[in-house]
Amino acid sequence: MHSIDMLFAYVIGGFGAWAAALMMLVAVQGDRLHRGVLARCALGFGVVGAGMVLSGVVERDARWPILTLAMAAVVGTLVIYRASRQLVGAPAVGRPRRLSEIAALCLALLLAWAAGPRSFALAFHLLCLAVSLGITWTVRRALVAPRNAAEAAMAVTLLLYAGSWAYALHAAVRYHGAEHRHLLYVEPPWLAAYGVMYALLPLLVGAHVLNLANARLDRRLRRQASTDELTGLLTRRALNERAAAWHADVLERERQPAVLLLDIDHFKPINDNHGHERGDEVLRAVSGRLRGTLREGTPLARWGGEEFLVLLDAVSLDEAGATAERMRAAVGATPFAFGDARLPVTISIGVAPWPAGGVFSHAVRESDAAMYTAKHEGRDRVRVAGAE
Ligand SMILES: Nc1nc2c(ncn2[C@@H]2O[C@H](COP(=O)(O)OP(=O)(O)OP(=O)(O)O)[C@@H](O)[C@H]2O)c(=O)[nH]1
Repeated sequence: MHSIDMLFAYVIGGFGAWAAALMMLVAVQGDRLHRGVLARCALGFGVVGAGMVLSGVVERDARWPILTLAMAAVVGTLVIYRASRQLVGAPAVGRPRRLSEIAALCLALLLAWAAGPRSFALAFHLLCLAVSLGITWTVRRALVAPRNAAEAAMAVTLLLYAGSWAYALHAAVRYHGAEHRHLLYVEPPWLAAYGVMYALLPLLVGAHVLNLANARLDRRLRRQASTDELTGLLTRRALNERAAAWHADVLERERQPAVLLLDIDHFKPINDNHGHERGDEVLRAVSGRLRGTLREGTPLARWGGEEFLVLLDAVSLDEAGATAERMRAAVGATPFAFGDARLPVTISIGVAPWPAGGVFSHAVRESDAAMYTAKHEGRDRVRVAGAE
């Protein structure tokens, strides 16, 4: 959930639900409540809720989710505030003033955004703190004796945020006087229904928002666990997990499952002479060439530092050997170009069958032994286990 913690998500997840509960009241209260005004309030809450959901779904870097939420909070709150002003009969805020307020807020957020994710999160949280203090002060004052329509409208907005429509109306009525007191009356069954929705919907929506966030986190963790960060190939763990199902499928299609273990020759000198970063580039480039020789979907993993493992589905062990030969040639035939430098790289490959009833780790050990034979025989070659 990035810098937005779970509890925050949970509480904000309730806003949309509170708006829904409020709309239900509007629907049954008819023109006793100002439909247009409350519809606008619901729209404002909808914007804030959508921002919240989006901030949970969008994932690009740490600043996007919080910016989405901040913008939605600003726009949504402005919509609600305007509606609240209408509710208490205050004249609409002039466009230039409103625009300059929005611009100042956006500018502050953009400056914090430009300074980096941490300062942005800090700025946003400070903003939230300031708003909380403002809420406490304005509501206290407006409930006791609002000085003007704007203050009453602010109290209504803030109380709506707290989900308490009755108190919001109370604040409105205090400003308007006794002739609006009937607004506070709601038929008891609807009040009970409102209470139930008020209590349950935030739970449901909040749980949904949390589920969305958790599902995304789960997907990201799975992706990270199964993809090697440097090369984009499968990780050893991911290949181990897939091996048994792959084996059963290949045998069912009456093909020969084979295991290929590939190791880059003299990789240490590449690191030592050209630096670790160049070594990483070589690993990526070799991975790309290996991938290019294989059919889409053939499991290819980074098995260790400069070792790769392929699960090959072939007609025979000879054909698996021929594929290994193509992979060796694909890597060794042309030197890798890095700027002006040309770096020849070769690989040694061991091939072993993985027969029906055989154990994966045994096939891997056999291909490993065959690969070491290839190394001892001078490298840049393919050796098939059991072949002379
Ligand atoms: N750049 C880079 N180097 C790595 C990485 N993982 C392992 N290595 C290096 O790979 C080298 C492997 O060296 P050795 O196992 O001695 O083998 P070699 O030099 O390739 O020699 P042979 O395998 O015998 O041909 C070590 O120097 C490791 O530090 C990596 O992710 N990036």
